[in-house]
Amino acid sequence: STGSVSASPESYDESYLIPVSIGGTTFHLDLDTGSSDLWVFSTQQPASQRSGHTAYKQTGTKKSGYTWNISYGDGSGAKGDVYVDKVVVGGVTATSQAVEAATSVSSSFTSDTDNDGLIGAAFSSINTVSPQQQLTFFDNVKNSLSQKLFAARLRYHTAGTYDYGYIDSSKYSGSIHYVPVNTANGFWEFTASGVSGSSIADTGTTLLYIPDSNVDAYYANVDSASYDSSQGGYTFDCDESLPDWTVTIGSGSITVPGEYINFAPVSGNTCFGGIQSSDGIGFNIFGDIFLKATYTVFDQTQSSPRLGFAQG
Ligand SMILES: O[C@H]1CN[C@@H](c2nc(-c3ccc(C(F)(F)F)cc3)no2)C1
Repeated sequence: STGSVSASPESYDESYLIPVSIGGTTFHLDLDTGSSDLWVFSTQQPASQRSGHTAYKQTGTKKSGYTWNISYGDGSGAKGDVYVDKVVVGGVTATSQAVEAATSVSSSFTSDTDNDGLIGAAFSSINTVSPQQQLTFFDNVKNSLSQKLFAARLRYHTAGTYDYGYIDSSKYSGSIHYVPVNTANGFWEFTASGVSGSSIADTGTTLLYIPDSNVDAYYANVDSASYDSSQGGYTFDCDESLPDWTVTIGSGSITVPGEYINFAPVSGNTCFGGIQSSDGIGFNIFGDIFLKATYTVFDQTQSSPRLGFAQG
């Protein structure tokens, strides 16, 4: 089988949401290649905590005694219990998917009323369900796909797609360049040339986080840029045109247009940069600012997983 689903950006491309059918109800979920839980708002939460969200009203079978509890890089989090239900994404069906229903979520999830939860697409080794870890949607369907892969084509300020089971050559230029993936930490982890340390491909992270030295070198070419500790990153005049940023990954290179690196206004005519420091995180994060310049293939067709990057 194959399938494709739209990925619609929230404002400023903060995150990209996909429609997912769970037990016949459609939820708008953040597909996150940096985590491995599929969780949704549910009627088990206080009404005030789920106002404005689509909430799961148990349609599947409860997995008695199973719980989950997840925290994200920004300090947000959620927890709850577990059901098994039918999940459909872009026409691809998992008949018995672990659906993690929230009993509580942090305030930033409550206030993001476009977002009804997450669908994780990292490796199942970091799924948080206890006492028995559960499989991601991709792990549940990959054997039914024409090819064991999915591909992300996120776009700047407009809807993109996630393709399942096939590569759409109309969505990129040039060729796809593949690099090996280290799965030891459960992420789509790879090495990029000229960027020290390990990097992860993370559709659930908004910005591009690279080492200080690379960040300082980039903004040295932006006259109005400075590090603003009150904003927690580099900011600049919203009217200043920004240089492109190019990186070599394996035998290919990807260029992020300067326009994409103006993330959003933070106050008046001051804008926050899409490239920020990864120092203190533990690895570099190639998030949406980078991914929206690419067609990225999350590939398990070979004996060991690999990532493919092409210019979008
Ligand atoms: O943990 C890493 C795994 N991938 C990154 C990720 N972060 C979120 C997230 C989504 C929505 C929210 C909220 F709505 F604002 F609460 C918060 C965090 N989703 O993936 C970071």
